[in-house]
This record gives sequence, C-alpha cells and structure tokens, in this order.
Amino acid sequence: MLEVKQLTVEIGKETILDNINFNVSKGSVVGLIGHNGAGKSTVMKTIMGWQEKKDGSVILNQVNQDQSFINFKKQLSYIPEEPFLLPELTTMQHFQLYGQSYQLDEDTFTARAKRLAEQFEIADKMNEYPESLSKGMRQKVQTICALLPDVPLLLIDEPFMGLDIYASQDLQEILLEKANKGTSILLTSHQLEKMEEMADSYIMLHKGKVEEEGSIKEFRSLSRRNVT
Ligand SMILES: Nc1ncnc2c1ncn2[C@@H]1O[C@H](COP(=O)(O)OP(=O)(O)OP(=O)(O)O)[C@@H](O)[C@H]1O
Repeated sequence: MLEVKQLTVEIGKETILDNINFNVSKGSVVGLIGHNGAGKSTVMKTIMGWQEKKDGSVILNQVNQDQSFINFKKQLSYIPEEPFLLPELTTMQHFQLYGQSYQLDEDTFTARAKRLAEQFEIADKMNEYPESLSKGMRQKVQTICALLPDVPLLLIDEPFMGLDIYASQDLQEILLEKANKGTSILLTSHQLEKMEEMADSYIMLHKGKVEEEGSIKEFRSLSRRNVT
C-alpha cells in the first residue's frame, strides 16, 4: 500500500528526516508518535508533496510520487494540524472544491456533505466564511473536506486537537469505520490513549529517525513505562 523508503528531508542545512522507512498496509491504522519537533508533520507534508525531499521514495499502490504525482495525489487526502482554509470560500464552497478535485459525482457529493455536516454539527454554517467560524469549526470544515472522497490513504495530523468530545468521538468512529472498509490511515496524536484505541501499530520518531516501531500492544507496555 503505502511504502516510504529511505526518506531524507533537509530544510536549510538541517537534516529533519534521516533515512525513514516504513509501510502502511491496506486497512491498517498506523500511529506516528514522538516528541515535539521529532518530524511527524514533516513526514506527512513530504508524503503530500508539500515538502521537498532530498532522497528516498514514496509509493502508494505502486504509484511513485515522483513519477506520476497526479495519480499519486488523488489516492490520498490530508487533515493538517492547522486548518488550511481559503478566506474567500464559504464552508460549502470548500466542500465543493474538494468534491470537484476528487471527481465525486453530484449525488455522492451531496449525500456525503450533508451527512458529515450534520454529524459534525455545522450544517447551519454552510454559507459562512472561515473568519466567522470558531477554531474548532474551522477544524471540522477541514476534516470534512478530507473525509468527502473515498481515498485509499488518509493522512491525519493531530485530528482531535480543537474538537469537542462529541466531534472527537464521531471522528474516531468515522475513521475506524473507514479503516474497516479498507482505508489506510497514518495518524499523529499526542493523545496517547486515543492512539492506543485506534492504531494497529506505531512508529516512534526521534530527531528525524525511526527509533522504535511495533504493534500497538507493544506500545501500550512502552507508554506504561512513560517513555513517550
Ligand atoms: N519550514 C521549516 N523551516 C525550518 N525548520 C522546520 C520547518 N518545518 C519544520 N522544521 C523543523 O523540523 C523539525 C520537525 O518538525 P515537525 O513539525 O515535523 O515536528 P513534529 O514531530 O510534527 O512536532 P509537533 O509534535 O510539535 O507537531 C523541527 O525541528 C522543526 O523546527
């Protein structure tokens, strides 16, 4: 499914990711963990193509990011740590933008947008612009945008930050349902108990390197020893 091979990223003269290797198999939830600055978001941004890499490759269902970026990109969606919304677009226009870029047919788009907006309790904010939404609401808009298409891989950076407990719970259920249907999920979170509930396996980054990886069962005993 997702294969990250010998990924190295430099920003300025600093090596931010140093020869990272890991796979995410179909339908699995992999938790990317590590201290602030370990390189988690950089891994996500590099997979998305937002961050240039110095070396290595990222392959998704046999499509190499460097060889066919459009075919690569349409197989994944991303919920960044900070909402990235356009000030001139309303909530609904953001949804439409995503619906169109992932080529959803109109009926599927309308049904999904309606269901997700109701689920996340923002159905009354469809014609609002980002500046009039709270931070949590902006996060919900961004989250829904990423959940609209049915892509093989979801990249999710700190998805529960800023969401209330109801929205967090809903999101967790939606993500696990997607994983059960075969979507692969690469997730970062500092909320380790959430990670333990959701992930099948973990990858621990430390200063841009994979320090440890294993099943979530192994992670539980690790987190009990307070190493993270
Ligand atoms: N645009 C940039 N310019 C310079 N340094 C950067 C840039 N982006 C990231 N870094 C550096 O790369 C390192 C990894 O950052 P990254 O955001 O990937 O960490 P993270 O593990 O996601 O941290 P957090 O848990 O705080 O979100 C940090 O040392 C950070 O300062």
